Amino acid sequence: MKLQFFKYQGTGNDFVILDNREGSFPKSDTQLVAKLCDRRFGIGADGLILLENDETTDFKMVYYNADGEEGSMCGNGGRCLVAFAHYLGIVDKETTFNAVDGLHYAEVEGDMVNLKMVDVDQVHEKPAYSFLDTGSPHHVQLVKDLGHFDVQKEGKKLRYGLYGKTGSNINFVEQEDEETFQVRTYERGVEDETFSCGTGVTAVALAMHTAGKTKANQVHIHTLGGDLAISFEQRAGGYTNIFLKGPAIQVYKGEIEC
Ligand SMILES: N[C@H](CCC[C@H](N)C(=O)O)C(=O)O
Repeated sequence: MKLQFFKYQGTGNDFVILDNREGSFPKSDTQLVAKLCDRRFGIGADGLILLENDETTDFKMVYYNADGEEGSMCGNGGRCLVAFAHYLGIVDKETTFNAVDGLHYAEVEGDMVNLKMVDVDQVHEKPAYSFLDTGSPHHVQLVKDLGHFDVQKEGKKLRYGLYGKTGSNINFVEQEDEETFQVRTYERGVEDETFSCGTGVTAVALAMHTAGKTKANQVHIHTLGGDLAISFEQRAGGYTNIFLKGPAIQVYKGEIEC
């Protein structure tokens, strides 16, 4: 079988994207997805995304982690898929699409995609960390000297130790100023540090706001792969109108025999 694929990246979080509007991709072939995402034996990516037809919106997003299992929401992947839909001519400057966590609205402006995330109803605050769901589960923890922090080792420990089999994505944070933070993320399903995580930095912005570390309603985040901006409104117990904005870039397209 020959597969036409596209490679995208959003602040260094990279994805194989396939146009599956005709429905020919073998969706339950976990090994195939894992192989396509493998950096030595395949194309190489943090995840794989299918663009599919949807009955009520412009398109449907189906997201798999690099391990081949279907994941929860992926913010950077969602932004890349919007850029892909724009490239295909399915959407113009604005779109609404369906993903695993529900409806998403997004705007395209050149290389930038501004993606509306699901509302967050609860931020669980513990003395040493916060936990919240921004479409995917996220642990958010402030650390010192993030540049030298062992994200892989500490992330793995928490991902399995604190959250068991289901696990969580683990974000380590250092504050730069009133509205700017640096973030490094250990991603569940990749089981490694990635260069950026969209739902992760969204979780960081909201957790830092809840903890009183920032009063800003727009927070800037530096990741290993680039900069993202998160804007939001607070409402009783949670947050609404949450937007994640940053670049979403097509890297190349190709064909693979599999
Ligand atoms: N990289 C993604 C998160 C993927 C979530 C996935 N690792 C899971 O928990 O299933 C993002 O930009 O939001």
